[in-house]
Amino acid sequence: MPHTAPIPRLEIRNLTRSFEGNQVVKGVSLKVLPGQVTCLLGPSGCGKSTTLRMIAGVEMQDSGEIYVDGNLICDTVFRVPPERRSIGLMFQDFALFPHLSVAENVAFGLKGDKDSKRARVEELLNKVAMGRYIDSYPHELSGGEQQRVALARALAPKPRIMLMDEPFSGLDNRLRDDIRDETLAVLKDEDTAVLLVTHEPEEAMRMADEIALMRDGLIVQQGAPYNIYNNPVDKRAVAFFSDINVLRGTVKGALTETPFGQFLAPGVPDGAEVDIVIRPQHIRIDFDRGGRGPNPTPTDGTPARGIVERARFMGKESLVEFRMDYDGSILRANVPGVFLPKPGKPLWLMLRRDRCFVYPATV
Ligand SMILES: Nc1ncnc2c1ncn2[C@@H]1O[C@H](COP(=O)(O)OP(=O)(O)OP(=O)(O)O)[C@@H](O)[C@H]1O
Repeated sequence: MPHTAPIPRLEIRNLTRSFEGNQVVKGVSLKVLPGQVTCLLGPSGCGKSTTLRMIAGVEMQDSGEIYVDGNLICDTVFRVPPERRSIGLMFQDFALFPHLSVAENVAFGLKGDKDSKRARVEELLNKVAMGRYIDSYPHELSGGEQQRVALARALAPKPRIMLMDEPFSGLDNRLRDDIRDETLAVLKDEDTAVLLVTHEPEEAMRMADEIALMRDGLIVQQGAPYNIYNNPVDKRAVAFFSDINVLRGTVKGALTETPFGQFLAPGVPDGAEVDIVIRPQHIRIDFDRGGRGPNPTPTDGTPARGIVERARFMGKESLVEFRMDYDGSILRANVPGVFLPKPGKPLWLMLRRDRCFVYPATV
């Protein structure tokens, strides 16, 4: 039997869009599979919302195509209107109608007879744990409750796809985590494919089956959160998810020498510079033994000495800054729990070699 890939619930091919001669979406292609949550993740202004608005049909692309379940819904000559795309929308500022009750808000986009509409409204309000507010009005609800009703309203017509643009950013932290998790459960239960726009890596890691990392109008990397985090495409992709330390080295014979030992730089020509990038949580710390450090190991390489500049307790972890003996530069290490060495104390640092990334040097 030949293996056939599932038809994507949503597919966009080479979407572009310019505003006043400035191209903000530069050829974005993406697939969202049935039952999946895909996050379009990137810094402010990289073109995420514009991409979402083109899929919703409220913005027209300059070129490229959009497909739902394999059927073309929009290219530059053909265009299904937004209300017939089977796409639900949930935006941060997508307010409920203030003069309508919760039930009327959720029923707003529904077709059919009164009884079937009421049944669907009740089903959804129960799913989002808002059943007992069915006759309330939006101003009687908290922000989180309003968000739940907005989700029920967006899901009422059973959209094939849900587009969400920073839908949780108006909520405070603790509430946001709960609402995110509940929302995800309801969306999975309704079998709605989701494309969620966010600039927050934690939100994407928490919500996504698949992350599409966007930058300057292009998707630079796409994959499962684990892969994006552990095999970032470049230095900026590492830095988008966490603080980073960078060591620069020059390549000779596909190797670069650093104070922490040699690193492989396959395919990089002699004389070229590379950046060795490591996250603060992947630095190991060891004690000074009368001016000497621990022995080198294959997993952690060679130790290098640094002097504690400052140490701060951050809650789950401690952040320690070192001024390195070898060139006076600063390296930052995260240590789980409480570790607050005094400024001026010499300690030895090692880099977990399996967690170091080597990239051609960039500014
Ligand atoms: N209607 C418009 N007219 C002119 N410029 C626009 C328009 N819509 C968006 N832009 C510009 O396009 C660029 C991308 O905007 P977009 O909202 O898509 O980015 P984003 O990644 O969603 O950022 P944010 O998270 O800040 O909304 C920005 O520079 C923005 O100013």
